Amino acid sequence: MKIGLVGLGRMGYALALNMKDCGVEVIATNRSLDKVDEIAKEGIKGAYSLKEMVDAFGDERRVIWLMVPSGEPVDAMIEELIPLLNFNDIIIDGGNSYYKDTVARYQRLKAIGLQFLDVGTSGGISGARNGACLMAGGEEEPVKYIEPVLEKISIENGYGYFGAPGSGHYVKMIHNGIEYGMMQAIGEGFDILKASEFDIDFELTSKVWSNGSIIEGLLMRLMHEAFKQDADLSQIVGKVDASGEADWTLLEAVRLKVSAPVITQSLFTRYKSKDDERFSEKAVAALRNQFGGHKVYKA
Ligand SMILES: O=C(CO)[C@H](O)[C@H](O)COP(=O)(O)O
Repeated sequence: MKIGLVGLGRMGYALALNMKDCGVEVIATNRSLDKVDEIAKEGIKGAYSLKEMVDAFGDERRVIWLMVPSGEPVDAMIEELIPLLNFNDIIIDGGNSYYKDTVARYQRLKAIGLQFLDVGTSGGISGARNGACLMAGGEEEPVKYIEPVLEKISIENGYGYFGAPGSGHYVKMIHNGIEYGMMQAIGEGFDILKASEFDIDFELTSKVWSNGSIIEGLLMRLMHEAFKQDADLSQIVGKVDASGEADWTLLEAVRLKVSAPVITQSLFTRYKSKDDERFSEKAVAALRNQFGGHKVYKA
């Protein structure tokens, strides 16, 4: 099967190489064409425009896999693709799109005779390259059509079809919410170790915890890699971005009236990490000083 892959960022590039290794015929394109040159050197067919990519399918049903940032770039790409595609061709959104946007895109494309699938992709760059974790949603017929590719490029037991359009991105969104909470718990554990009277070696700790403990896993192994590179993370500033998935998870928790304190707190902790002024703490310190004369640290 041929796949037209649009978007050669870190994840898209790795996924293209994975597909090629799995015997999938990939035609790859990217907005900035130097990436197309680069991937062509890896033995993947590069296309210098969407039209060139689509034309490379000949009479075959087109399967176009988008690996572009969520939001406006997905819509822009879809609009450019629509005039180039034939009835029943398939567009896959492999990014972290909001599931409600996915459902709306599915409905719009269905109305004009195109298929739209959502395939949430996890496992980071290494997973995309060597065996991804894939969460698919969409109509059954097009999912079954592309399933041989999904099965090949995913790690063993790391692919699932979850049903209606949007469900793949929904499952990925909740996955990312969980990811926030798990990372926050790991961070807090090391924070307490750091504050303790013991002179704990974090690299050793994360190595030991990565081998046979209840909390072993990919995140702990990555934590170990980070401590190997920088024993006390002195090169890293403690500000953490949040690109949207946990915000949407919280919107769902509120909509469904489900209590999700860990994910909520981990998202707000990230927001707070960006706030140099820590104005709320200033306010709390000022209040304590006002009512109790408690000490205020002066800048
Ligand atoms: O999808 C992912 C992993 O599964 C990405 O790592 C995730 O998008 C990063 O999100 P954020 O910037 O919000 O931490």
